[in-house]
Amino acid sequence: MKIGIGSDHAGYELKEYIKDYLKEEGIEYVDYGTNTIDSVDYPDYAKKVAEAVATKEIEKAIVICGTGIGISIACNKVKGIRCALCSDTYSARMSMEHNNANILALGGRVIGRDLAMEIVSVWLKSKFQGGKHERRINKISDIEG
Ligand SMILES: O=C(CO)[C@H](O)[C@H](O)[C@H](O)COP(=O)(O)O
Repeated sequence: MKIGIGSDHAGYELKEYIKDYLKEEGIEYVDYGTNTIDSVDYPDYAKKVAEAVATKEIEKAIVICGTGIGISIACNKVKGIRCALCSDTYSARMSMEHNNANILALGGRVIGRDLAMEIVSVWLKSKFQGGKHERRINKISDIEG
């Protein structure tokens, strides 16, 4: 599994922390930036990461901004992307089991490191259940046109 990771300045520190976890777990990742705490615009990083998922350069991704809201809204503008902003482990599991979310968004200024790591771990381990959920996500695709 190869995953992508990206953030703005407000998510940079959590991004680096999550990278350490991915390394420990032996999960291959591609870092789409940003690479400092200098102020940047989250849509630029959302676009890079979401397009990499949409074109299958990577299988899934994690994006982080201050709240996770801006970067998730931006990711969801890219066709084929189902980006879920999660602040708890139940939502993280459901976002994969029911929604087959291909991007997880986190708020670096909202949740602490330990909770973030639990959310990432649960999300990566969860599996899409298919069945009626497949029908529903196909209807999301229909809305995209
Ligand atoms: O888009 C956001 C709000 O939904 C993100 O939290 C951004 O990281 C935030 O707006 C950045 O704010 P800053 O004042 O430029 O640090």
